[in-house]
Amino acid sequence: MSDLKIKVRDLRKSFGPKKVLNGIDLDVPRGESLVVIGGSGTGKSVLIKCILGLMEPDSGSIEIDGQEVVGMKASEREEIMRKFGMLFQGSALFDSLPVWENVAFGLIAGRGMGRKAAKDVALRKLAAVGLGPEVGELFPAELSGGMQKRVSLARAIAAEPEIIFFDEPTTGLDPIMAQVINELIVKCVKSLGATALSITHDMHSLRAIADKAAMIYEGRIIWEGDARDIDRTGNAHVEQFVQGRSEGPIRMPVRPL
Ligand SMILES: Nc1ncnc2c1ncn2[C@@H]1O[C@H](COP(=O)(O)OP(=O)(O)OP(=O)(O)O)[C@@H](O)[C@H]1O
Repeated sequence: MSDLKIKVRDLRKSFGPKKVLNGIDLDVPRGESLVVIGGSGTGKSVLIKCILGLMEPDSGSIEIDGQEVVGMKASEREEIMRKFGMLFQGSALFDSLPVWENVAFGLIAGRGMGRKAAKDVALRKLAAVGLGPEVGELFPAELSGGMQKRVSLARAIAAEPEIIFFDEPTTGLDPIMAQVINELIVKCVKSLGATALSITHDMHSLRAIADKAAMIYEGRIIWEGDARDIDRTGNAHVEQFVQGRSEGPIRMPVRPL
């Protein structure tokens, strides 16, 4: 079997005249954690949506475990989707369901697991992210942002997925809670032996969770390599982004004051 869990080649997606993905090539090695960085509106979410099958690319190839998924029938796609867990930006919990049922939702609705068995799994996963069983009975509105992220992480790992997507996992958290979440992500991903693909603007998060990193700019991957080399890429675009400088080759599409 190939050592690539996800292999993307020449992926293209436009909206009208706007070319958002303009020939993306990306390799996510099995069991590793790849973090994609890039400015706002550079197509990170579109890339993830294409891999998840939530959006159809115009052309190009996406292989999961060596299987081409672009153009795949919905029924086959469903099988592939079972390999995925996802932590959404903003947690995306159902307000009307108690925490345990949020965590168990995919097990009950997606896999037909009985409620009691699913609740047992949910409580175990909540414990794995440091939340006691009493939290399982609360509703999302009763939780702080950091606790909501933990619940969201517990939900992402509930079905023990082979691949986990993290969309801006630390957005909106204070730096200490962000680091707690980063450490939990590493722990959960490693204990599952999962492959992880994340998108973030948060360089602390990248340093904490990434084995590999890639930067997307103008619809292409302009640099990829080991995350520990992120400060010495020799690429002016990456350097500007990593250091958060307003001056450099990356120009923000804003009108001058
Ligand atoms: N369904 C859509 N219809 C039209 N344009 C879209 C659609 N989805 C995304 N876009 C456009 O594609 C571009 C990339 O969007 P995307 O959400 O992938 O950016 P991003 O890199 O994830 O940004 P951010 O970091 O701000 O979340 C944006 O210009 C956006 O307006």
